[in-house]
Amino acid sequence: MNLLVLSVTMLLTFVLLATATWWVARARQMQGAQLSAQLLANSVAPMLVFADADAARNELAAFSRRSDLLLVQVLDERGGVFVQWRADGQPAEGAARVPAGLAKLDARGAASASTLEVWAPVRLKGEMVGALLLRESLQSLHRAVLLLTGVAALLIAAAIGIAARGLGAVQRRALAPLVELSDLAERVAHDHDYSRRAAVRRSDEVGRLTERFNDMLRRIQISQEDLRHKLAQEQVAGQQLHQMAHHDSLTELPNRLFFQGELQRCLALNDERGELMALMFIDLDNFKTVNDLYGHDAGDAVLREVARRMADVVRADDVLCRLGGDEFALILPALPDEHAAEQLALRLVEAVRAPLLIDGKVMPIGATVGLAFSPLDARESADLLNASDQAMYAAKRAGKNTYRRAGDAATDLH
Ligand SMILES: Nc1nc2c(ncn2[C@@H]2O[C@H](COP(=O)(O)OP(=O)(O)OP(=O)(O)O)[C@@H](O)[C@H]2O)c(=O)[nH]1
Repeated sequence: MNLLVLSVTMLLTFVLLATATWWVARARQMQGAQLSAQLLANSVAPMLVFADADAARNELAAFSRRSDLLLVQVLDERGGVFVQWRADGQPAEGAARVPAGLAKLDARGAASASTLEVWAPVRLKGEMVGALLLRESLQSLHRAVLLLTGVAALLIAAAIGIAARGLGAVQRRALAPLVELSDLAERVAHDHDYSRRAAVRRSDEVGRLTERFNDMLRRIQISQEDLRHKLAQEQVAGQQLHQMAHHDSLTELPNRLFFQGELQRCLALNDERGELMALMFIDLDNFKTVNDLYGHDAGDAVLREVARRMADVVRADDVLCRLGGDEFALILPALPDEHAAEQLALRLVEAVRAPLLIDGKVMPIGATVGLAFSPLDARESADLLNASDQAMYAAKRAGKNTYRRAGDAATDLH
């Protein structure tokens, strides 16, 4: 942009300069021609009066050494050609018309595109005795002006070229740090790596801008790391909360809250796949007696051991939970048949019934299991839980340490 303005300015200056040069040079040539014409007119005046044509011709011949001269005519009082001189190759001419009012004037001239003409009165003792016409070519002047403007044009072109190179270098130098900053901003926006920094090479405004940019990156980096750290902490806290909310710390088993969600999830999946699943409601027998006879700590130890034994018996995909107190639940997804669940119920009862010693004393503990199937007994979680709970109570009534199926006849292990 700057270069364009500079070029246009220089071009305008050049045009103005060329025009002025041409105009001044032409005016000077006109002045010279007028002066020469008047001097020549004064010289030939006596020759004209005394009709000494030879002397006048000699005077003209001497004068004709002046360059650019095309024609000199000396006219007598009546306007006829007294003598004339023409440059070689110029066509012969008759007498030119003397301009009116010449007697009262000094030499005067007019210019066309390629020639200039000057009329001078020929006077002797103040009396006009004739007129002199002088015609000069402007070709030399044109050539000189052309040469001058050509040289000027070359100089201007060279100046523009040098300015362009200089400006380019200055712009490159001025813009380099900004281009570097822009590249860095793009890279940071692309890979979100806020640890990048721009090199500060200058102490001017651009250098300060680079420092501020680096400050900004530093601050974003710090807040990003802060945010990442807080997020990680929150994630850990969230996981801990989730674990606490869904976990029974005494037995290390999932708790009632987890059980509720898991039962619904398993039921939905089972429904979708059209498979058989079962829910066991397990309630320990005589647990209150353990607490009463051997204390709460012994009761806790019993709960932990019972949980461990049951976890050993169940399949890998089964979900064993502690619902609270001495109540447990076992979700059995994707069962091959009902018999497999009944076998597992028997194994659970057996596992809990096996002698359990705390501080060398056998705990009088057992387990009663209520078994309900989905979709046979219920499809909804609440209904299935209720069915297994009812079955468990039926088993309790039947004498404990056994299991019952929802709606089935009692199956007594004893
Ligand atoms: N040690 C201990 N005891 C608990 C805990 N939670 C509940 N209990 C006690 O467990 C007992 C459960 O009582 P019940 O199930 O009614 O008694 P039970 O002797 O098992 O009765 P049956 O089921 O009919 O055999 C109560 O005494 C509760 O106080 C616990 O976390 N630790």
